Amino acid sequence: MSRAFLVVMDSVGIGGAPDAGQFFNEGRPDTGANTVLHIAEAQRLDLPHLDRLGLGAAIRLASGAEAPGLGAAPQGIWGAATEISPGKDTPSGHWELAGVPVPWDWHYFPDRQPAFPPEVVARVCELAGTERILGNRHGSGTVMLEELGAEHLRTGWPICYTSADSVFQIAAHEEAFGLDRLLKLCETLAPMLHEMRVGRVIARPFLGGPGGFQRTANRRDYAIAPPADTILDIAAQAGRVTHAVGKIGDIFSHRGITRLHKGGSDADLAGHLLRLIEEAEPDSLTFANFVEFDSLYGHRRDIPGYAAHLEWFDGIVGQALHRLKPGDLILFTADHGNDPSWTGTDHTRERVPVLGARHGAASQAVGQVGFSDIGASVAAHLGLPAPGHGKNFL
Ligand SMILES: O=P(O)(O)O[C@H]1O[C@H](CO)[C@@H](O)[C@H]1O
Ligand SMILES: [Mn+2]
Ligand SMILES: [Mn+2]
Repeated sequence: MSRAFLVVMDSVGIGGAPDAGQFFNEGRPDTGANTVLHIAEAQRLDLPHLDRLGLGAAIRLASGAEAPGLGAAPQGIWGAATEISPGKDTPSGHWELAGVPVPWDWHYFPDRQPAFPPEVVARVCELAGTERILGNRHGSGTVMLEELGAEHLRTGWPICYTSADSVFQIAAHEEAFGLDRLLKLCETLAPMLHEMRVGRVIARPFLGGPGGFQRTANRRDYAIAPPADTILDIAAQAGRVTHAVGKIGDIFSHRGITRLHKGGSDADLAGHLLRLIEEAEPDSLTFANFVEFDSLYGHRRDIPGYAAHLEWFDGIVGQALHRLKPGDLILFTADHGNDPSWTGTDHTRERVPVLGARHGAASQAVGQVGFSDIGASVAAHLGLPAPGHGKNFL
């Protein structure tokens, strides 16, 4: 029996992307952005399990930098992966990790006001049954609520905003506007935006009142379907069980997924992952995404919060490694960076770590690889046909 666990630490980048200069935060190129390095430089980071697998060595390989407190002799499968897709967003990163680089240019909304074309605004108003929308610009979701939440409660108009990603986001109050109404609005609007090559329509429900608005766990992403078969499709077509933990289902437009394991927090998702390592079927694939590095700390430019979450997750890594069974492969990686020390509030273009273990196997340096080599290696480990891109590095 062989099982594979592919775990994405959302936004845990390690710098060094060769094309970082083509990606921006508030007009500043991402050249030099390095999520883990800059956290380690700002404060002490205690990551014994990730570092023992090879995190410090991977940072050195990706960017040439020495991260303070990291850099143990690697004992795991370790390397650094470079993305080729023309986007530093979550679907681009995940699809390429799953063997399908993005073959098109995403549509991004311009960073001006109004950001959205009149026909999109008209469609939102028609579907929502409102006279107007609020926002219509780039912004950080929590700031949008502080600035427009009260007006939303007064007018009932949905708050529409975007970012450096190819996204159309709608924030609305779960009770005043209605959660079902918001989800229906996003779902019905999505085909129009997918047609424009906008990657995702994202529902951003929140609760509370002025001065105390809180986003809830009922976020939903309506993403374009991947343009070719990913390792999830390939595994499902071969009759394998595929477990999607966290937002993996949404990211892959629910293709190739047998079982969904969702939760309100990364702590819930860690519970799912550890249980699946105990219980997942022989020859199954588990694909997990831990989003809070990105959503709670990276976009919020919160260095201490990001550091604490890394240290918490390091403990989960230790427990996961301890539970591996003969034939198991586990790989920890990321989908892009989100350097909390950087300008702006958007993702940063970075290389990502490849860190993992095979039950009972020795350390293995895989060197510089591509995102899609990770998918190809997972497929090879499971004895499945290779996806269209990538080479097995194991
Ligand atoms: O600022 P919030 O609403 O968290 O939005 C962030 O989350 C979006 C999707 O993950 C990104 O495009 C970024 O804009
Ligand atoms: Mn992401
Ligand atoms: Mn993000």
